[in-house]
Amino acid sequence: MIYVSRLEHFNAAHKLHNPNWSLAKNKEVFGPCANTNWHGHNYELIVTVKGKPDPDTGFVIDLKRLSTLIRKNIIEKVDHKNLNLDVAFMEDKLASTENLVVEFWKILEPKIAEISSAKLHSLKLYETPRNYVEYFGE
Ligand SMILES: Nc1nc2c(c(=O)[nH]1)N=C([C@H](O)[C@H](O)COP(=O)(O)OP(=O)(O)OP(=O)(O)O)CN2
Repeated sequence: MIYVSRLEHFNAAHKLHNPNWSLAKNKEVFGPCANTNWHGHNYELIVTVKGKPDPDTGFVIDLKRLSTLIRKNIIEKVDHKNLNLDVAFMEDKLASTENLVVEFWKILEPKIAEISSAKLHSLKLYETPRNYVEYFGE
C-alpha cells in the first residue's frame, strides 16, 4: 500500500462562537479567537490517499486530478471566505479546525471514489503553522 499526498492552501476568516453562550463566556473560553469582528488564517490542507500503483501509469492517483478535485470541491468554497457566514456546509457549526476537517472528509471521500480506486486515508489541516488537526474518517 502506498500513501500519496497533495497539499492545498486557502485563506479564510472566522470566529469561534457558541451561540448558546454569552459574549463574556465565549471570550472566556475562546479568547482572541472569539473576536467579534473575525480574524483570519492561512490554512494548509494535506489530503492523503492510499492504494496500489497502476501498472500502466505508476500512479496511485494522478495528483493533478486530485488537486483539481480538491480545489473545485473544497478550496473554491472556502478560499477568501468567512467560514461562519459564507460556507453552506459550515452553517450552524462551530468553525473549529476539527469541524472543518470532518466536513471536508464528507465531501472529498465520495468524490475521490468517483475518479479513482485509491481511497481517502487522512486529512491534515493546519490552522496555523503550530496548530493542526488530523482526521482518518473514524
Ligand atoms: N482544538 C482547537 N483549538 C483551537 C482552535 C481549533 O480550531 N481547534 N482554534 C483556535 C483559534 O482559531 C486561534 O486563532 C488559534 O490561534 P493561536 O492559538 O493564537 O495559534 P498560534 O499557533 O498562532 O499561537 P501561538 O501562541 O503563536 O503559538 C484556538 N484553539
